[in-house]
Amino acid sequence: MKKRGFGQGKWNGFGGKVETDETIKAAALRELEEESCLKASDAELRGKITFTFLTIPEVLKVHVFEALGPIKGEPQETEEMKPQWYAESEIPYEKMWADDKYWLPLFLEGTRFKALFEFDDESTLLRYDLDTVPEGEEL
Ligand SMILES: CNc1ncnc2c1ncn2[C@@H]1O[C@H](COP(=O)(O)OP(=O)(O)OP(=O)(O)O)[C@@H](O)[C@H]1O
Repeated sequence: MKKRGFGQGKWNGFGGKVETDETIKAAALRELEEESCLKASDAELRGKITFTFLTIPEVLKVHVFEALGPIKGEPQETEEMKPQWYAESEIPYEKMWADDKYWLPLFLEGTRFKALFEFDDESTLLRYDLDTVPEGEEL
């Protein structure tokens, strides 16, 4: 549960912005640790998503990674996030970003994907494009 800022109140993945002189993967591992206190050994890129909003001039480019083990630590609540486990059959899509129900099931079944989601404001999804990407093909 994101406690502050963009997407506040929604159940969300751990993540955030890449810093100068940092790879995207290093940023994902750093944000995971900062927001959950979990330290993953590595991470594998599984999807790329572009988000646009009519109300925001910037385009958001999001890389979705799977955390690889061994994973050290226990999930802890932090200033930014309140972690919570859900059974796959009980994921609360209605309390998440409107795009998540389209791509998270693919992620969970191990399918790689590329997507574009166009939002009006933060609550209205206008249209989307979603393609699966075969193993071995560049994302
Ligand atoms: C629009 N539809 C969306 N659907 C699903 N997930 C979305 C999302 N939009 C943003 N996200 C995710 O939300 C996290 C915080 O993103 P974002 O606001 O950039 O970062 P955050 O405020 O934490 O940044 P810093 O920690 O300050 O770097 C990050 O995991 C990002 O993947």
